Amino acid sequence: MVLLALVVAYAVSWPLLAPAGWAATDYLRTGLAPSWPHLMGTDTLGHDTSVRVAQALQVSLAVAAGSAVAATAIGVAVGAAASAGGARVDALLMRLTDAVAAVPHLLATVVVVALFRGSITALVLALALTHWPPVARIVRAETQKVMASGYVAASRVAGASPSRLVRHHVLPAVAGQAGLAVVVMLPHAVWHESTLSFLGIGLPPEEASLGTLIALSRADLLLGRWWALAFPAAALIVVTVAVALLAPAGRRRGRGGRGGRGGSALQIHDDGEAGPSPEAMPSPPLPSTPALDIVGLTVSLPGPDGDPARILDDLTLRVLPGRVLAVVGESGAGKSTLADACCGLLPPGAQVRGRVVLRGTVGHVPQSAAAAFTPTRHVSRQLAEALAAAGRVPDARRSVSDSCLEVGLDPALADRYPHQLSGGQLRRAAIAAALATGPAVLVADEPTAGLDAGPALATLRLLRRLADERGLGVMVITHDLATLASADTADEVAVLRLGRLCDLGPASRLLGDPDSPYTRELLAAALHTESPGAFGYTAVLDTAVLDAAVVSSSS
Ligand SMILES: Nc1ncnc2c1ncn2[C@@H]1O[C@H](COP(=O)(O)OP(=O)(O)OP(=O)(O)O)[C@@H](O)[C@H]1O
Repeated sequence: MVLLALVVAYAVSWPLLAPAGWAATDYLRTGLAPSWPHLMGTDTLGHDTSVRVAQALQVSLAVAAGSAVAATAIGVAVGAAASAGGARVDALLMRLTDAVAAVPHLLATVVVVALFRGSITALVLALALTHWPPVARIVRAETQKVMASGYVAASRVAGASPSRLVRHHVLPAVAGQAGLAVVVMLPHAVWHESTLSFLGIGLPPEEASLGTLIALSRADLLLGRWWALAFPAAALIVVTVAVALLAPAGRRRGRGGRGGRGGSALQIHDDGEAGPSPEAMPSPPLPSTPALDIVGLTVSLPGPDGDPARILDDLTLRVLPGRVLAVVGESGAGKSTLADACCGLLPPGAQVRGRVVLRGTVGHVPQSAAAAFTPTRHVSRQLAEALAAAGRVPDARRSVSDSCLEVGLDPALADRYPHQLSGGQLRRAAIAAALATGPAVLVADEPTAGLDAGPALATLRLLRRLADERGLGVMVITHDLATLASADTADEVAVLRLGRLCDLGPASRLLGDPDSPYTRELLAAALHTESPGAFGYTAVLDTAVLDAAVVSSSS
């Protein structure tokens, strides 16, 4: 950075500070070797070389910066359009990108520049039009990665509009990459411009770019005037190194996306299919009316061979307000797919039959609580955004604090980055974010995953309390039957097997003395597991004491 600043300062100030006559033709001082006061000597027309090199640097840097920025702008536009425009637009733009990338840069630039000889604008455009494909590919990949991330999914469920997603998640992530692209392309563009000017098809000699000075030095070399080549060439190397040294800083800035996180809210659809509705706000559901009604839900996802594989098969379930439904089953049974279907988060290509009817909004606590938060911003900021998305911002600071307290998280901890919280604290923060929009239903996907017995029990009991106090309908997805049984917080349990509902009933029966042989087997396997948090251990713990311990340890 310092080196580049020195180069730019020299290029800009030296032509102004040097004696006025040094830039003019003077046949009395032609071809002077480096000496005092002409430290870089003079050229065949008597110009001082140090002034000519400074002027050349101005032109070369301007052309390089212009073409790097223009190429990056084209690349960002094409990459963003490809990832946002659907499969056809994507295919079309990516083929175009491949085609442009396949054309030899120098050849294409030579053709364009030859058509508009001596035009700086044509040179900038020629460089830009041949150098945008790598940027487009990077931006497309980055946009797709950000859009598929957990925190964008959470924001989408919270009702964030597409433009908000672009502003808060995509643009910050792409901005880093775009800045990096400009930095990486700058030295490349400097060399390209110099090459074209050296070949005599870039800038005219009077523009004094580094390329033209090097080209003009050929005649001087025959007369032994080495300085005519040495100083412009040295300037070219120094400016390349100075710009290249910027790249690591740019690369650091380009890493990782930024963005906010909404809580979770989906839609009020009294009539059928689930679909995002940002403005939807919860209306208190009638106790007898299910907050979440799943009717004949069948979901197929593309299998490894591309053919749809049935993941959920004709599932009918309901969650009443103030009730906790636990959905259990082996790994791969389809539990997370069910959670995603309820929250409108099924992946592209999913085929859905049946209905998911929400009478209110839905809050989603994802399986990985860390994935619910963008990693580069404080949790409190993201909670405030989730509250703002729901229009609950009279006093954002206090609302964030209240949200934390409601889930037993010390508000001071929210002023940390997500990675600075423990698993249990982050889970509580994720629940707070999911509650921010005032949902009628909370879908918690494996809320005890990765937690020790104490925090796991405390989390389940927190969900129970929310159901009781808020009248929330809660769907807890878990394969941790032991903790579920010992927590004694579920009203009903649904057992999934290979995407089908194989058992459903009151928790007391299903977790105590189930009729179904499969549920018995599942329960027996869970109770005899030797993993930490197994039933035999957690059953003897006093969960009220654990709750208190976890809340106080989070402070
Ligand atoms: N995006 C996807 N595309 C295709 N198949 C998928 C996709 N996500 C999950 N599946 C498949 O769907 C099935 C159910 O997966 P799901 O994650 O819903 O199970 P789960 O019961 O939640 O498992 P676990 O307890 O291990 O999280 C699995 O066979 C999985 O391979």
